[in-house]
Amino acid sequence: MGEATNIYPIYEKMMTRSDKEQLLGQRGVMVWFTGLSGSGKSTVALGVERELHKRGILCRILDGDNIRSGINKNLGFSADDRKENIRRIAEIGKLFVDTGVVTLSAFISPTNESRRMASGIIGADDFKEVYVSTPLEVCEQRDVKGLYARARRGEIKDFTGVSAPFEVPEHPALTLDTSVLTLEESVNKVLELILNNK
Ligand SMILES: Nc1ncnc2c1ncn2[C@@H]1O[C@H](COP(=O)(O)OS(=O)(=O)O)[C@@H](OP(=O)(O)O)[C@H]1O
Ligand SMILES: Nc1ncnc2c1ncn2[C@@H]1O[C@H](COP(=O)(O)OP(=O)(O)O)[C@@H](O)[C@H]1O
Repeated sequence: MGEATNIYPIYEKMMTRSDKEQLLGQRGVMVWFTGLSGSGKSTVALGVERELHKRGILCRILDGDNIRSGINKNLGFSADDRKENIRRIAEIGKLFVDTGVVTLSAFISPTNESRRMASGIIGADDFKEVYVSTPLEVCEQRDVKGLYARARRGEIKDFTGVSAPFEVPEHPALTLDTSVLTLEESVNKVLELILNNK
C-alpha cells in the first residue's frame, strides 16, 4: 500500500482533452458555487444544468446528493473533513473538466484555503468561483432542511454560519444574492459566464 510505484503513465496513448472537446463541440470548465447552506447553490446549479442541456451542452452537477452520500460518506464536518471533502470533489471535478464537461459544484466550501486548493487542483483558468452571497438571515428563514433551527438549539455542532466559519470569497467571478435576484436572473448570469468562456 502507499506509494504507487508500479504504475506507469499511459497519458501519451490517451485521447487528449482537446480531442474530447472537439468531439463534444464545447469547452470544459468548473463553475464552483460557494455559499451558506440554503443560499441557493443547488437550486441555481439545477437551473443552469437545464438551460445548458436545452442548448446541447453536456453538464454534470456535483453536490451532496452524489458526493457526500457516496465517495465522501466517511467524512463529517470537522475542519479537516471539510478540507478532504473539497479536495476529493476538486479531483473528481478535474476529471470531468478534462473530459470537456461543464461541471457545476455546489458545496459550502467555507474557507479561502479550501477554495484556493480546489482552484489549484483544477487549474485557475478552468475554475470560475460563484459566490452565492444570500445573507445568513435569509438562509436561516428558508431553513430548507430544518438544520439551522437544530443548530441554534445546539443539536448540530460546527454548523456553518452559526457555530462554524464561512469566509467571504476574495475575488469571485460572480456574486449572486438570491434574496435579491430571481432564480432566472441568477441562472442567466451563470450561463453568461459559461458561454463567454471561450
Ligand atoms: N455542521 C454542518 N455544517 C454545514 N452543513 C451541514 C452540517 N451538517 C450537515 N450539513 C448539511 O451538509 C451540507 C453541506 O455539505 P458540504 O459538503 O457542502 O459542506 S462543506 O463544503 O464540506 O463545508 C449542507 O447542505 P446544503 O444545504 O446543501 O449546503 C447541510 O444540509
Ligand atoms: N431567487 C432564488 N434563487 C434560488 N433559490 C431560491 C430563490 N428564492 C427562494 N429560493 C429557495 O431557496 C432554497 C435554496 O436551497 P438550496 O438550493 O438547497 O441551497 P444550497 O444548495 O445553497 O444549500 C430553495 O428552497 C429555493 O427554492
